[in-house]
Amino acid sequence: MTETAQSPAGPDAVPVAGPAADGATPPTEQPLKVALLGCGVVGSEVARMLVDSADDFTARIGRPLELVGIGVRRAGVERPGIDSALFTTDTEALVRRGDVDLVIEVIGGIEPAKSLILTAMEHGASVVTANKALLAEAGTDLFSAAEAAGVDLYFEAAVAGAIPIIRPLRESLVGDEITAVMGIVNGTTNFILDKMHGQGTGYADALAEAQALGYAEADPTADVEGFDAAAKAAILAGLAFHSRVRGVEVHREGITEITRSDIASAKAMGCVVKLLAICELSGEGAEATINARVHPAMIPEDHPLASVGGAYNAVFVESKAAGRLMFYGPGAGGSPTASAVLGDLVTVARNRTRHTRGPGESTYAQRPVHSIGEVVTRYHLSLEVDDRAGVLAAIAQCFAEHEVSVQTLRQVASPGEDGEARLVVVTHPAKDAALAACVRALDELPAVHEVLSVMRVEGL
Ligand SMILES: NC(=O)c1ccc[n+]([C@@H]2O[C@H](COP(=O)([O-])OP(=O)(O)OC[C@H]3O[C@@H](n4cnc5c(N)ncnc54)[C@H](O)[C@@H]3O)[C@@H](O)[C@H]2O)c1
Ligand SMILES: N[C@@H](CCO)C(=O)O
Ligand code: NA
Repeated sequence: MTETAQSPAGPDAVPVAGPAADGATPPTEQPLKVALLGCGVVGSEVARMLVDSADDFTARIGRPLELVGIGVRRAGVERPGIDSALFTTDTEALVRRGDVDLVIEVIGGIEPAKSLILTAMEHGASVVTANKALLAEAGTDLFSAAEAAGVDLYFEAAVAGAIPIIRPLRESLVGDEITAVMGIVNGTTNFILDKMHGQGTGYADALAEAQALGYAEADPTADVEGFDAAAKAAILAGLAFHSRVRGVEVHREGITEITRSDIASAKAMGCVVKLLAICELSGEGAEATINARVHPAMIPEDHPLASVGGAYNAVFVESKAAGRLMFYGPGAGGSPTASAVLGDLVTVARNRTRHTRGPGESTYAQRPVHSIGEVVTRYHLSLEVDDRAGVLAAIAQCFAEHEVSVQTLRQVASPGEDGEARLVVVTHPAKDAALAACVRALDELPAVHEVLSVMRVEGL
């Protein structure tokens, strides 16, 4: 931690920069003015780190940063370690000042975040945001506004928190051809599934523990129903395949229906259940289309993503020249997310100091996103059926009629009534549409009491 110098910029500015660190060139230019929008979990950590590491930022950028205001919803609330003189509820005025160089948006949600970012850009500020929901819904509007205003838009924190994944896709791997991105990009759901697998906890108890530890929000819908992961998948697919992909185009299934029995079935197959975000190219060359989906899946215990425990995230990237790469680390939390935000802030500050800009949106390939019905995966099904002669044949016939090839079929002890049996079926790769039609037909067979679960199997 370093001491900060007095502000040269008047009462509404806090100096976040002091003299350059020993051995570094002292700054010769005026400070870059920074406005922070939002002072919650991420914003408060960003504000503290801006002050604590001010001298290092000055040395790394070659100019001091000066925090000139923090937009908040309620100004009267004390935030430890943050100068309350900076708080303003007039966020609109903050982004309209005209002298702000860099705006950090960590309010979240669509509005007012979107309008504030657009106004900030119109007034000449480069923007750093952690807002995956906004990028997945209106990324193109933001990129167009950044282009028109000649400013930067950076968003490393929007996907997988502290893990560098946006910059690798946008810059480091831009000379290669990415064919697939598969990841665990939601820490809350990974924590819940890990608890269910490791300690046999039921879904409701695991969720309550995630909430008690502060991973899951009071309203956990965005996490457990897969909306958060789908927004991240849209961002990853767009970057990987140089196309526009919106959150609503990503097929989404959450984890609320996962039962102890699903976890036990996965274990019996040597698998674990993970909520995966999968972005793949199907087909070759100009004809290739994008498949982007978020759903729970069984993956083998020796798959690199299987060992990602607790609230950690990991993203697996496959590209033609580099092969397979894996990025792993903390995907959430105030200080890890602030690390990504501040990495972006230093980068856009350097760009501004050198009168240059980082990359804009790359959507030249314009690949369409195809429907989930076309996606080919293996499936694990579990069925409660009559335990009598001829039932297996009827079920096998149903799979055959729908062109779904069965890899294994097991009968396991049924916890139900006498005369009932539980069947566990694993298929060869099949189209989602074919499998869905097969499941509907199975449901109508008199011998099938219930289709208990249907889950995709990946990475076999
Ligand atoms: N928390 C994480 O682990 C994490 C990780 C990666 C990305 N993100 C993203 O970072 C952003 C912020 O997340 P967070 O966890 O800090 O949320 P948060 O709810 O803790 O903080 C948001 C803050 O914005 C304030 N706010 C709301 N409306 C406002 C307005 N109109 N003007 C000014 N302030 C307003 C809220 O009062 C709150 O203090 C979101 O986009 C989120 O998706 C969060
Ligand atoms: N709620 C998210 C963190 C923000 O991206 C998670 O649980 O991973
Ligand atoms: Na990241």
